[in-house]
Amino acid sequence: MNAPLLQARDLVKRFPVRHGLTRRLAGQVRAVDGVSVRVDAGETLGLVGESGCGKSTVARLLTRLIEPTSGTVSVSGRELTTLDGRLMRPVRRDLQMIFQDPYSSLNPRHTVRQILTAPYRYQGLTPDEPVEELLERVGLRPEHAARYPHEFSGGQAQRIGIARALALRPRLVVCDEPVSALDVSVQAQILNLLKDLQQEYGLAYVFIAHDLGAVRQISTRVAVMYLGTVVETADRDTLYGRAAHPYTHALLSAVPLPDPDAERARERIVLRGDLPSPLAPPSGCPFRTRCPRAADRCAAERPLLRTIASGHEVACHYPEGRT
Ligand SMILES: Nc1ncnc2c1ncn2[C@@H]1O[C@H](COP(=O)(O)OP(=O)(O)OP(=O)(O)O)[C@@H](O)[C@H]1O
Repeated sequence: MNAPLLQARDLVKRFPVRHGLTRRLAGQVRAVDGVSVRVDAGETLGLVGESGCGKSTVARLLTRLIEPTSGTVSVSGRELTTLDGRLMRPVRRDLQMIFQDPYSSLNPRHTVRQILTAPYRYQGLTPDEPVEELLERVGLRPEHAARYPHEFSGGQAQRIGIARALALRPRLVVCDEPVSALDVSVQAQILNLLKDLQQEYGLAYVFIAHDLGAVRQISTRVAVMYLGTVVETADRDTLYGRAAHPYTHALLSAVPLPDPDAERARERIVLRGDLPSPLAPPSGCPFRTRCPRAADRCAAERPLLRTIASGHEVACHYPEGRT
């Protein structure tokens, strides 16, 4: 079998937390606490979880914007930590990122032309496609090349972010909540654009979102994160039809249903309490303090991700539908 396009194993990222004038080390935030994910060529892995669970940190680790505390990332079977700067360059071309806030991720003093040619300059390459063509591919007009980011709406600015990510013809684009900051009407347009570009270029995506609604339309597989760990992963239909982790059930119960009667009749699972601090996560299962099914074992023993059906993994001692 071919190596997956991207494979992350046991990624851990801790950030030191310092206090006071002396910058005394007060502890460590376990932002990512042992995440393993695989992405195959041409597919979309949805990565979902509430704010603060470590999604953006995973995105930055996968694209090597930050270094992991431990763990590995391989692209087409080549482990990135073993590559020196020269060999990293072509890998960087293959891995690009789209950010949540299109304005803050675009240099306000640069024209769109400068923004879209910057990736080539970093790589020491000359553009192989005119900026005007790249703009047309993302639904903008050639004359937009001379304008500055503030002259665009949020949706248009995100199209520029997408064009920049595509300029070097990557194989994988990590999209970190690319539609969360946009109006609902614009969100669907951007999702459709991402889907069209995926077809056209044979791209793979890691698509990050905080709810399961947006991810459903675009993902082939979904991984659900909670407090720095992946608690469930399955292909899309299995996840939406036969979720096994109580946290996934809670997230699913918050996705609005298109049928108003079904929407009124369905039961919403309201999780008690807040997300625990990643400075001091609970013992055992990280979800147990909010879990309706928690038992003594859950405080004593951390459940590891295990396969319960082909392609369906869950980290829970008492998964739904199996007790
Ligand atoms: N540079 C940093 N220094 C210290 N703590 C950090 C740093 N970056 C992230 N964290 C902490 O790590 C945890 C995970 O953050 P992260 O941004 O990855 O979560 P997220 O799921 O993407 O949240 P959001 O959806 O709000 O962006 C949070 O508790 C956050 O405060």
